[in-house]
Amino acid sequence: MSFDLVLFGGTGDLAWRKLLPALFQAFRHGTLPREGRIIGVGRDDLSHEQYRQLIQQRFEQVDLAKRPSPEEFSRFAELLQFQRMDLSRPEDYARLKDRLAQRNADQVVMYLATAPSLFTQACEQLKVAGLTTPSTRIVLEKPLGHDVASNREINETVRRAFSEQQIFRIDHYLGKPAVQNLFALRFGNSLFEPLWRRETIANIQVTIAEDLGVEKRGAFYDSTGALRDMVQNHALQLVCALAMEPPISADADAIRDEKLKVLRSLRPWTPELMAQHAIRGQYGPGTVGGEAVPGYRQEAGVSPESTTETFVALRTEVANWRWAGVPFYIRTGKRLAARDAHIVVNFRPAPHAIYNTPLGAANRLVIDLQPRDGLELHLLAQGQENRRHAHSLVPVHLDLDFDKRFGSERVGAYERLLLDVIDGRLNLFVRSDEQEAAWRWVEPLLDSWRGNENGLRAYAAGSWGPSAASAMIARDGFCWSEEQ
Ligand SMILES: NC(=O)C1=CN([C@@H]2O[C@H](COP(=O)(O)OP(=O)(O)OC[C@H]3O[C@@H](n4cnc5c(N)ncnc54)[C@H](OP(=O)(O)O)[C@@H]3O)[C@@H](O)[C@H]2O)C=CC1
Ligand SMILES: O=C1O[C@H](COP(=O)(O)O)[C@@H](O)[C@H](O)[C@H]1O
Repeated sequence: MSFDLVLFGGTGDLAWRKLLPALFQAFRHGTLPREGRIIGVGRDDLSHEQYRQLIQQRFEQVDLAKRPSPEEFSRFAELLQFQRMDLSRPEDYARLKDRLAQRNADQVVMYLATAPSLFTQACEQLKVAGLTTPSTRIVLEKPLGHDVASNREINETVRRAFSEQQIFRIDHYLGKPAVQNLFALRFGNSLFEPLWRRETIANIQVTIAEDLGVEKRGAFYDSTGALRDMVQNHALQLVCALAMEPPISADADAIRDEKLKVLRSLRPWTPELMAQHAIRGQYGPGTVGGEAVPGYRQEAGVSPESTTETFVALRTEVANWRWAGVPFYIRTGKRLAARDAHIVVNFRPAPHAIYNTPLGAANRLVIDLQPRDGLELHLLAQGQENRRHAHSLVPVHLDLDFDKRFGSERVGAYERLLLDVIDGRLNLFVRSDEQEAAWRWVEPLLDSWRGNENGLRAYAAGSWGPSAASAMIARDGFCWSEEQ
C-alpha cells in the first residue's frame, strides 16, 4: 500500500516534537509502509532539502533513544518533501493537488497540525480542489474549537467535506500504551468488573501533572487555559475509559457509544457546584527540579494581567446506576511538582474491622500513565514488624511495570495513532458527538471563569497546586494520592 501524508503545520512545534519523531519510530520499527511520502506544509519557501535539514536539526532535541543516527535519518529523509502553501489562499490548493497527482497514492492523509482557526477554511478549500475523495482521511488536532458553538461549526464544515469514516479527531492520550492497558484491564479481564461500581469503589482520581510550563506556546496557552487544553479532551477521555460500560464489541462506534453515555451522564454544573467543586489556579514563580522558574504572567506571549488558569481541580459524579454518589476527581496543571499522570481507584474500607489497620487504609488500584507505565494494587497484609500484635496489618503492594515486562521500545501514542489513521482504524479517535458533549460539560466553567480573577488561586511553581484543591477533596474525607 502506498500513502501520502500531508502534514499541514509541518514546520510547527507539534510536527517536530511529536509527529515527525513518531513517524520516524514507525519507520525504524518497519511498520510505516515503505512506499510513501510525508509532505510538510508551511508558508516559507523551502526546498525539499532545506526542509529535511530543518527537521534533522530539530531532531537533535528529541530524546536520545528516539533520535535517528545520520544514516537512519538519510533513509527516513527520502520520504520527506516540502510544499509551500498558505492555507488561507485558495490558489495554493491546486499546487498541492498537482503534487498528489504525481504519485496517486492508495491512501492520502491530510493532518491538520495548525491553529484550529484554519480548520474550516482548509476543509472547504480541500473540497473545492477535489481533494476529499474516499481514499483521503483527515486528522484534526485538539482542541477542536473553543466552545460548543465553534466546535459544532468546525465539525459541520468538516462533515460537508468528509464522511465521518474519513474524519480522525485526535486525542493523543487514547494512544498511550497505559490507556490501552486500562481498556485491556477492564474489558479483557474479568477480575475487576464485579468490583468496578459504587458498592465497592469510594472514589476515583485522575491526575495529569506536568512539571513543564507553557514553553514557547505562551500566546496559544493564554487564550486556551488548562480546562480547554487538558480537561475537555484528555482528562474526560480518561474518565470515559474508567466509567464506561463494557462495549458490545471492539468496533469504533461500539466504544464511542459507551463513552458518549458517560459524557452525557456527568453531573451538570450549577453555580453552587462550581463554587465548591471547581478550583482553578495560576502558577507564580517557584523552583522546579532545583531551578528557579518565572511565574506564568512573566512567560513570553502571556499577558502580565492574565487570568488564564494553568491548574484545574474538579469533583464530579457520573449520574447512573453504576456510579451514583462516587466522586470522580480530576486534577491537571503546569509547573507542578513532577511530571506524573496516574489514576487512583480507591476502594471502600473493609465494612467491619477485626484487624488494627493504619488510619484510612484501604485497597487501592493505581494505574500509572507516565513517566512510568504500570499498575499497582495496594493491599493490607500481616507483616512481621510487631511480633506481639498479630492483629495489625500493614500496607503492601503488587507492582506491575509494563516497561520492564514488554520493553520500553513499545509503540508510542502518536506512532500508534498515525499508523491507525493510515490503516483506517477509528477506535482510538473521538466522534463529534463525544466532543460536543465534552464541550457542553465544560462550557459553564469557561463562561464563569472568562476574564474573571475572582477565585483564581496562585500556587508556587514546583508545588502540587493551590491548597484549595486539597481542601476540596478533604471535605469528602479523602486526599490526593501524594498525600496518602
Ligand atoms: N505543540 C503541542 O504540543 C500541541 C499542539 N496541539 C495542536 O496542534 C496544532 C498546532 O500546534 P503547534 O504546532 O504548537 O503550533 P505552531 O504555532 O508551532 O505551528 C503552526 C504551524 O501552522 C503553520 N501555519 C500557520 N498559519 C498557516 C497558514 N496560513 N498556512 C499554512 N500553514 C500555516 C505554521 O507554518 P509557517 O509559520 O511555517 O507557515 C506552522 O507550521 C494546534 O491546533 C494545537 O492546538 C495539540 C497538542 C499538543
Ligand atoms: O495536548 C497537550 O498535551 C501535552 C501533554 O501531553 P503528554 O503526552 O506530554 O502528557 C500538554 O503539554 C499540552 O499543553 C497539551 O496541548
